[in-house]
Amino acid sequence: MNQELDSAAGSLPHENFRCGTVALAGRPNVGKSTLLNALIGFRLSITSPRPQTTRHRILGINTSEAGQIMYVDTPGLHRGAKRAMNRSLNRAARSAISDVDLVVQVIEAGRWTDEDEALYAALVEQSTPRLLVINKVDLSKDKSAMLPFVAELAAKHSYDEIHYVSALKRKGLKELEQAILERLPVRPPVFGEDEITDRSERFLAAEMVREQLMLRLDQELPYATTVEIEQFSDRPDGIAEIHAVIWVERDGQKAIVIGNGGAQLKAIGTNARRHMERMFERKVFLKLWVKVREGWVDDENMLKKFGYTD
Ligand SMILES: Nc1nc2c(ncn2[C@@H]2O[C@H](COP(=O)(O)OP(=O)(O)OP(=O)(O)O)[C@@H](O)[C@H]2O)c(=O)[nH]1
Repeated sequence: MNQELDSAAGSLPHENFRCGTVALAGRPNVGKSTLLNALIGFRLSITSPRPQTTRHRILGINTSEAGQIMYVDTPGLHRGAKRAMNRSLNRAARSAISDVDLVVQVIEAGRWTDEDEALYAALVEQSTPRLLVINKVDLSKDKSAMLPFVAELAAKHSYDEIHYVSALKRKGLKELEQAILERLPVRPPVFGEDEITDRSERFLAAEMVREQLMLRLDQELPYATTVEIEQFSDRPDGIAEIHAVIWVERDGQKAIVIGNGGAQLKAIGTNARRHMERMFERKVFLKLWVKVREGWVDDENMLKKFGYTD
C-alpha cells in the first residue's frame, strides 16, 4: 500500500480501459463502508452499527480488466451537527462529493429521510452523474412492498439509474459495478493493479483500534475517543511493532475503556491486533495506552493533530 505506482500506471491496458473516482455518499449508517468493502472485495473501511463510524475520506481501489474504480468512502452527512468534530465530518463529506466522476447516493431500503433529501439537494447543485443505491434489501421480506416507495422516489428525484443491493449479502453488486464503469472516463489507471488504498498501514492500524472502540463501548463513549499511532516500526524479526494511544475526554471514560482489571482494553487490543495481522500479512505486536485530553472533540487544534481537518 502507498507504494510507488506500478509500471502499469500511465499506459492504457486496452483502448476502452476506464478509470475514475466514485463517491459513496449518504447519511450515517446506511452501509457505505460495508458497500465499499464488498465492491473492492477487501475489508478496508471500518464498519459498525453506530452512525458516523467513518471519520475520514478513504479511497478503496478496484482494478479489473475493464477498468479501475477509485471509490471514496465518505463520513455520513449528519444534520444539526453541534460538535466541532461532527461539523468537520460534514465538511469532509461535502468536499468528497464535489470532485469525482460519479456519485453513488446510498440509502436504506424503504426509508427516505430529511437527511437523504438534503444530500440529494446538494448533489443536484452539481452536474456530476449520480446513481441511487437502495441498500439492505435483504431486510425487507416482501420485495414488492418496495415498489410504491421506489416509484414515488423516482417521480420526485432524478438519477441515472437506481440499483437494489445488499452490501452485507453481496447481492446486486455486479450490475452496480457495470453501471459505474460505464460512466467513467476512458483513461489509464492511476494506481498499480495490486493497490487497494491510498492510505498507509499506520492510518489503517489506528482505524482498526477505533473500530473496536465503536463496537465495544456503549452510548456516546465511542464519540469521545480517537486513536493516535505513536510508533509503527518493522522489527528485524519481521514483527510490526505498533504503539497506539486511545484518547478520551475524561478520567471516568479512561476507566471504562480500561475496564475491570484491564479486561476491556485487553479485548480491544486482541481483536484489533488480529485484524491488523490479517490485513498487513505479518505478525503484530500492539501496545495500547489510554490518555485523557479534555475537550478534544471541540478543539480545532486537536482535531487537526488527529487528522480530522486539513
Ligand atoms: N442487513 C444489512 N445490514 C447492512 C447492510 N449493509 C450494511 N449493513 C449494516 O449497517 C450498519 C452500518 O454500516 P456501515 O457500513 O458502517 O455504514 P456507513 O454508511 O458507512 O456508516 P457511517 O460511518 O455512519 O457513515 C452495520 O451494522 C452494517 O453491518 C446490508 O446490506 N444489509
